Amino acid sequence: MSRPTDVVVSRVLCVTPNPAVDVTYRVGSWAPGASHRVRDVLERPGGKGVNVARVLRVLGVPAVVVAPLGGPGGDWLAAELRAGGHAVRAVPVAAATRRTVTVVDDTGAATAFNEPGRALSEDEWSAFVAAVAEELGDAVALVVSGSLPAGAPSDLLPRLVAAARDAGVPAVADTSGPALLTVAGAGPALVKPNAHELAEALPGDDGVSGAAGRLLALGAERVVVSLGADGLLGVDGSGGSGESAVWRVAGVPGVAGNPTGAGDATVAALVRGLVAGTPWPEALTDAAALGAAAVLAAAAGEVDLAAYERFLPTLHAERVE
Ligand SMILES: O=P(O)(O)OC[C@@]1(O)O[C@H](CO)[C@@H](O)[C@@H]1O
Repeated sequence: MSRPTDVVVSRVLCVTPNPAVDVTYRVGSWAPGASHRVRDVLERPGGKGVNVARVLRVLGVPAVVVAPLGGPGGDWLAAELRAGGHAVRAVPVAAATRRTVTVVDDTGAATAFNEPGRALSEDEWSAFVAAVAEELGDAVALVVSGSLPAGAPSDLLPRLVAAARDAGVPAVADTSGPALLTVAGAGPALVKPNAHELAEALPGDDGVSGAAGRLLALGAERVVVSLGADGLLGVDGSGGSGESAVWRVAGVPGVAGNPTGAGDATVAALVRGLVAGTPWPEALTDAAALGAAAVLAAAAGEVDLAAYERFLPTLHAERVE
């Protein structure tokens, strides 16, 4: 199988409207209502777009993180990313950057508590959109990933997708809630919800492929639904006579670890494939292999590259509808 690893690309813009200091607590076991001693604490720059940039860097694809950052956490996040060699366009804001806490126990179960993120002012959002528009001049793709903080303008993501279109740059979005529907309506090249996010945003009894088809009908050109241990589903409009085509890549059997950030690795692979013009079934397979390899890495934004190399030849995309 040909792989998109040798392709030289310019920068991918990894826009993170709601960045976070990701805190991972390792404990033996835990229970609600009890008090626990944390065995060790891991802090990483986080937020989904930040993780996408970190995975792209591991893959050798240049990326720049654009994020509103405030308070000591925001300063730390930018400094940490820069120390790791990442390009960062920080938009200074008054509100302190949020934290997320993931508790990982000895069974490997990961329980996440994501703070909502503090509100930004109207001027701060305008500065954020202007920064993205400016950085688009130098970009080959736009990725917008993660939740939006409370009070974010409802047209924020459509504005970013429209700015990307004006710059001739494909847009990929990974978000949840009502923002998933509004961003799909803006016509991005690809959206990547997970199955839970999809069911929450588009409840119904037409299954994962049916709900993904509704995101296509809203305007997304392609939809990839990550299914955790069960792999992923890719849907586009190439089925002929206006019908959608549904592809499935099964999960890698027996992969256990920390799934936080696996979806971000999947997005990183998909955007790399999009930029490189990788055929859709191969791009889906690549994304499933990298997502599974992320589960074996200690923290979100990291991947086990040796596992990725092992997994890739074992997977294939199958047309199921
Ligand atoms: O609250 P959101 O924006 O939906 O997700 C945030 C987050 O949980 O997602 C990443 C894993 O995908 C973590 O690094 C990060 O903090």
